[in-house]
Amino acid sequence: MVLNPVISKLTGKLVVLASASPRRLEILTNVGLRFEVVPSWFKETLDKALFKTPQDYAVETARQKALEVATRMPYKHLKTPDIVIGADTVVAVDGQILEKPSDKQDAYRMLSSLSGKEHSVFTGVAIVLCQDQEDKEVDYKVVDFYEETKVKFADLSEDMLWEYINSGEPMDKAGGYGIQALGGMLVEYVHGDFLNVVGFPLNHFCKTLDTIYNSPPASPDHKSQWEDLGETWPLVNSLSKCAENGELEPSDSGNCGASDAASVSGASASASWVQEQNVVGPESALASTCGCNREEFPHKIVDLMDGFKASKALFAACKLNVFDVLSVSADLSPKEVAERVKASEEGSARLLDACVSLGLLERRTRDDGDHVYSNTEEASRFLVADSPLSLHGYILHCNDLVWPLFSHLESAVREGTNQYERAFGKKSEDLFQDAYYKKEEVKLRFMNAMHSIAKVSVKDLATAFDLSMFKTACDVGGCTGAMAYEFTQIYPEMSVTVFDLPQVIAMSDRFQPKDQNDRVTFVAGDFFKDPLPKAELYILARILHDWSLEKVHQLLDKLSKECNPGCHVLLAETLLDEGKPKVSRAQLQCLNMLVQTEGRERTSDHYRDILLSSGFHLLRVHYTGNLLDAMFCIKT
Ligand SMILES: C[S@@+](CC[C@H](N)C(=O)[O-])C[C@H]1O[C@@H](n2cnc3c(N)ncnc32)[C@H](O)[C@@H]1O
Repeated sequence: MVLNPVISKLTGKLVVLASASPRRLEILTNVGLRFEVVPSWFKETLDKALFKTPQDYAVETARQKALEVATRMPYKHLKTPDIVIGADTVVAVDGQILEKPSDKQDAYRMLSSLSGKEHSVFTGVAIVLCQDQEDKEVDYKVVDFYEETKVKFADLSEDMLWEYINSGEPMDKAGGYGIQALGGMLVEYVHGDFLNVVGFPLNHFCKTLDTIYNSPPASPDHKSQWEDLGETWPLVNSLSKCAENGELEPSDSGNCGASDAASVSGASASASWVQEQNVVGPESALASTCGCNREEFPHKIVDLMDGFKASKALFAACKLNVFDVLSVSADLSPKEVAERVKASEEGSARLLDACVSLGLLERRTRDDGDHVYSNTEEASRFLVADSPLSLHGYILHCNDLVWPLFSHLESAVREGTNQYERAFGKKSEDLFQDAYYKKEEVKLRFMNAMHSIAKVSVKDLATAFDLSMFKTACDVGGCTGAMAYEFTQIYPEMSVTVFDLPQVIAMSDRFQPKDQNDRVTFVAGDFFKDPLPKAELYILARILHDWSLEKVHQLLDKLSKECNPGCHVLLAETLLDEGKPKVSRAQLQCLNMLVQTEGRERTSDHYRDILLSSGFHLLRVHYTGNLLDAMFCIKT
């Protein structure tokens, strides 16, 4: 097995780790694997008594975790992963399976049962291989295995046990210890793979990948529509034969002969798919000449083609207050929803079902056979208009302003300018005065949008760096004060002045939180013309991206003149840096700035240069993973 080529086989594939364990994440990141983390919702509640061995239990739990994520992603995340990796680690001693302790007493019970004895650590791993099918159903194959490592603990005194328990380390770890940290001091010896005890048997995992991707095709003259998959699926082919011969049980963690080979089993009627791979039929012969075969079907492109329909379904449901109606009474039929939102029953029924398919609503069948609909947890939190973290305001802004502008994207690309004139019949010389603030209702909608998006993104921004040394801050272009309030909540010593245009400050009253404090104050002015309030820290969130380079320099030069050396600036923008998480979101946001503004999103390197020329030094960059990245700067 050559390590790097094994990992590099996964390049370009959507690999998902169905585990939130930071230890597994670190082990896989360290070998250069690029993957997304989608923690499994599968509860570790399988009845242990039903399993012959602890390893069977660990493997089945790993399978269920991985399958839960693999089956959730296509409809919740609207994308099908190529591979989902699930893992479950258990400790076994005296025929007992030990998982994570529920409290300190449980940790004590576990650790004292390990004292002075050898025990086994089993990690079950499941690799789910996902395959989009022609009929839009996804097929799943599971390759699973386990690894056992023997560990011996020293005799542990009561003092030692309690000191370790009180360190807090045992609580989220199988068997109540972490070998890679303080728990390592309890261990006399380890026989086997150390990383398996940490939580992930890397070596066995790589060998299994190697077997999946690098073993020679099962039959050299196997030529069919599956030819392209010959390299990818040989293990599936050969092991499916084992299954056909009755040598493998589903979820059997043993194997077909060799002692450390992985087992494979299909989920959701996948056996037929496994068998189909060996069929050479007229249909497959035709596939290469007429149209594309099922493997070539461009799912990603078709999903993108449908993307606007999904967005518009969300926008329409928000605009019609579907989520608000369902937050007042759950379990409503299409007729009941239609009456409440004043829409047709037929149209409402279709919209409700579309929202179910997008993971925004839940549907169940009543005793009388009718379908009824309720909000998902996520919809209750983020789509109901008066929920504290509602995105309703931003979604209406997207529907009423961004959507019409985006429909002229090709003109924006040709001309390199915003599309107000085409979309709304008016040219916008000054974005705020001519577009956002021309009419009261549009201004309110814009402020609502800024308010809602600020609330979901500000916490990560405010905690990106330790800002506790600042007693005074000025949120330049701080709009409704949503960010300012959050900063004062997180930093109880900090006072924040919100500086914004007079027509915005005049309406800021409407957005004040119930628990408002007197450390947030509002000052009206124009940041290009008027002096800024004095502060130790200036916050500029989503300000620079609105403006041309010339205006950005103008604003930063002015700020630089008004503040003293040592003064800090916190910039929040959506950075275009390659390699950061969700860079496509930033790229799309940059198109958004093209159709809407005279500005653009930029890279942190670009900001570094811009800042330098105005006398600021970019100290640190933090990718929050949400909408706004953070840059911490100082006036030199
Ligand atoms: C994109 S919004 C960002 C709001 C807020 N910082 C946030 O991130 O949620 C830009 C803000 O800059 C304000 N703004 C625009 N031009 C301004 C000017 N010349 N002087 C003061 N504020 C201005 C707008 O009113 C608006 O509140």
